[in-house]
Amino acid sequence: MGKPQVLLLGKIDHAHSTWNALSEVADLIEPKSTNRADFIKECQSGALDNVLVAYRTFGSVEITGVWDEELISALPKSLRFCTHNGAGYDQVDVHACSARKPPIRVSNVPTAVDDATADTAVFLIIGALRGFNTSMLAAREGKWRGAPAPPLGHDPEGKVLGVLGMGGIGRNMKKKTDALGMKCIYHNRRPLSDELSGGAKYVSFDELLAQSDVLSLNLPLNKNTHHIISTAEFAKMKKGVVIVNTARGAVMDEDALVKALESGQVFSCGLDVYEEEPKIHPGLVANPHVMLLPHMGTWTVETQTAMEEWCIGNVRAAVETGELKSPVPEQEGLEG
Ligand SMILES: NC(=O)c1ccc[n+]([C@@H]2O[C@H](COP(=O)([O-])OP(=O)(O)OC[C@H]3O[C@@H](n4cnc5c(N)ncnc54)[C@H](O)[C@@H]3O)[C@@H](O)[C@H]2O)c1
Repeated sequence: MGKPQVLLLGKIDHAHSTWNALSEVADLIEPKSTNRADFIKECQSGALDNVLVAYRTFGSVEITGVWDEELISALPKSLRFCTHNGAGYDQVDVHACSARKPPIRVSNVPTAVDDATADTAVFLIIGALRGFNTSMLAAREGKWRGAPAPPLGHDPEGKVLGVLGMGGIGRNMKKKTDALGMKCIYHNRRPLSDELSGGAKYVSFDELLAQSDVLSLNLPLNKNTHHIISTAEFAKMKKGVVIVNTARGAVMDEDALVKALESGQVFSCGLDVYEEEPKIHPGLVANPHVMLLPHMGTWTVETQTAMEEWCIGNVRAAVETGELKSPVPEQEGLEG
């Protein structure tokens, strides 16, 4: 029997030698298609019938579209593993991957993303609290701080940071904001051990909304978390709260956020992610006080390299052992 095939969906930008070394154990191939309709036809033609593992990037959605039921049912039966190069895997319908016969096992890249994404969140927390965006814009226009000067901002010291989703990134951010003198509380589906929580206090969802001076969203996007923050939740928050989102745009209702900013219920926000990327809600773009980054969370040489290395590690483990190194939690105990 020949070597199994590994299909590259997207690009390797950094870890070239680790990727090339996979050719010892697998044939590395790429699709001919450049759009979803052609990719589905390519799958149906039998051209990819020996593929065991697909390595996919966030950007490969341009080639295949999202991994929904339609795509998953068109994929070759030989395909048993999807190694996703990212922490968030909302582009992949894991339920449909599990339900397919035989199932497709999915892995993501946790941990390697933590520092860079938490750094981004800390930047957004400080920028939104201090209102730095207005004066940064004015300085570039030759208007110094602007006229009138922007309102005074707020110090992070002593403020309550509420983390919704205390996973790898949330916990990393907690450590970093300790140094700023913030007090961390969090809500998760379950409380963490004392060691993992690092002294952050577990509170209910409603307590988190009511007590946070800065609310940071750090939970995955899925059908349970879509618009978990919307009009009713903003109404339960302290007046003048700051919202930071480095998770996924659609965990928050952007229309409701814009209204809460306009009413002053929300003082400011710092966002890295949006509901309809690359589109940004016009109500946010028009607001000079808010901090907006175009999904830059892991945009560093070190982190992008580490993510590729990790994801390739999943490919190698799948080929050599039939197991993934970091399977997604939804597939724990999956048979078949
Ligand atoms: N901006 C970026 O570039 C960037 C980079 C990396 C990750 N992300 C996003 O950040 C998210 C978090 O990443 P992570 O590595 O910390 O993930 P993680 O899996 O380590 O942590 C997520 C946490 O959210 C909790 N959670 C899940 N559903 C919840 C719910 N309904 N209520 C409360 N808590 C819930 C989980 O229990 C877990 O503790 C990812 O899913 C991804 O979408 C964005």
